[in-house]
Amino acid sequence: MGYFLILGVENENLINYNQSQLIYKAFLYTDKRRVNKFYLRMRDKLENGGITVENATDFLNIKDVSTAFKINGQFYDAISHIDLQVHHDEILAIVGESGCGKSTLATTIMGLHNPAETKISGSIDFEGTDLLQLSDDEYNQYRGAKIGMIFQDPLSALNPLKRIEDQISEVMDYHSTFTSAEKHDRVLELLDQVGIVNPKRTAHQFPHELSGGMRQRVIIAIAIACKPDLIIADEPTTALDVTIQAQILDVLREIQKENHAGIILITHDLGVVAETADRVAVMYAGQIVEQGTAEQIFNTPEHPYTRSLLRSMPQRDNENDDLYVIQGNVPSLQKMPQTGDRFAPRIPWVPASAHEDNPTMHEVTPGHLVRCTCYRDFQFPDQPEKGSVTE
Ligand SMILES: Nc1ncnc2c1ncn2[C@@H]1O[C@H](COP(=O)(O)OP(=O)(O)OP(=O)(O)O)[C@@H](O)[C@H]1O
Repeated sequence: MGYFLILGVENENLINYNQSQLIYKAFLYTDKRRVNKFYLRMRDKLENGGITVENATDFLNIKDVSTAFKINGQFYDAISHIDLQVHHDEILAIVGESGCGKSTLATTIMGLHNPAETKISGSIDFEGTDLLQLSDDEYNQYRGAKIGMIFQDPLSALNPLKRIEDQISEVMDYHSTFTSAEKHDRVLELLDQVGIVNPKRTAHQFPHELSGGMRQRVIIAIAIACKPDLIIADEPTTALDVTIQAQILDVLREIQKENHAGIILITHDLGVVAETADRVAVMYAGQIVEQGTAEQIFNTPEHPYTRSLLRSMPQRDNENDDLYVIQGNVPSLQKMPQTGDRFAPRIPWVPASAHEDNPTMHEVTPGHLVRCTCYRDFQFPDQPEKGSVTE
């Protein structure tokens, strides 16, 4: 039995057809990866012919995932009941303050937790395979090959004693059967793709001889060496200055287009999100509290947490104003409320009756989901009208 039934197009030479002439045929594939590749081929052809189509498949489907860490002999949830989909060809940003669970979600997808110290439940369907059911050896076939990861600190992610070429080749040694000459060519091609000006010279250098921006480009080259379908970038620009940040974000966008990859971009920086993301999931205290397209999140934010984050962002046109400060802190795992709205203590002026006892997600417009009913009449005490100036 196949996983998926999608509408495909019988004749791939679509340029000669208009939408109404297309002959649709149901394709049943047993392999989700083939379905996705097929879909992308079709979509390119359709769009070249001026036709827009909806994305037919999610290739990463995170369902009801919770991850708990053992602290003093007891398990406490760092992320709770996460539901999230990632599509090919998109950058999904995950935002939230420090301690909200963004990295835990990333490392859960990557299978980087010690089972003795961590309890994970739910499912993470990646191209038809539940990652959470894989053994360590099976996971190793995915990491680096189908799933690439870009970490925050490029210096600690690189081996100081190895030349750049060897570090990029290493991942290919593990996942491919390239000859030495093929590997060398591919290293130069990758360094060029991530915007290194002199790939030959850089390939021969050691990490300490490169600038921070160049090192991060090398990390990206390693992450994409095997053309992964999914790239997880955890705070990839935090350690870099603003100009270099912009260049690295450009590289990520290029790669997403060229490789048809799906990228999960983890950041606490809403500026980075605004510049880069197609969709955004906002996390607070281990839960997703709002998700939608970047336009929905920036133009019509709904959850009080999202609105507070946006209000605390420096605005170019009112740089002299004091920034909004969100009261209180993200609760620690041991102090995480088990019922009620986890953000409620940080908006104490909102009456308890505005919150749900067990907040659920509400779809406010198609694809735009908000947790808890408290968003409906939410106002800042000093800004009685929702949607006013600084938001
Ligand atoms: N291995 C661990 N053992 C115990 N608690 C942990 C562990 N890893 C993370 N935590 C806790 O889980 C919560 C979520 O942490 P996480 O690092 O996922 O948040 P984050 O949003 O990525 O924050 P940051 O932006 O600072 O990295 C925090 O309270 C953190 O202290």
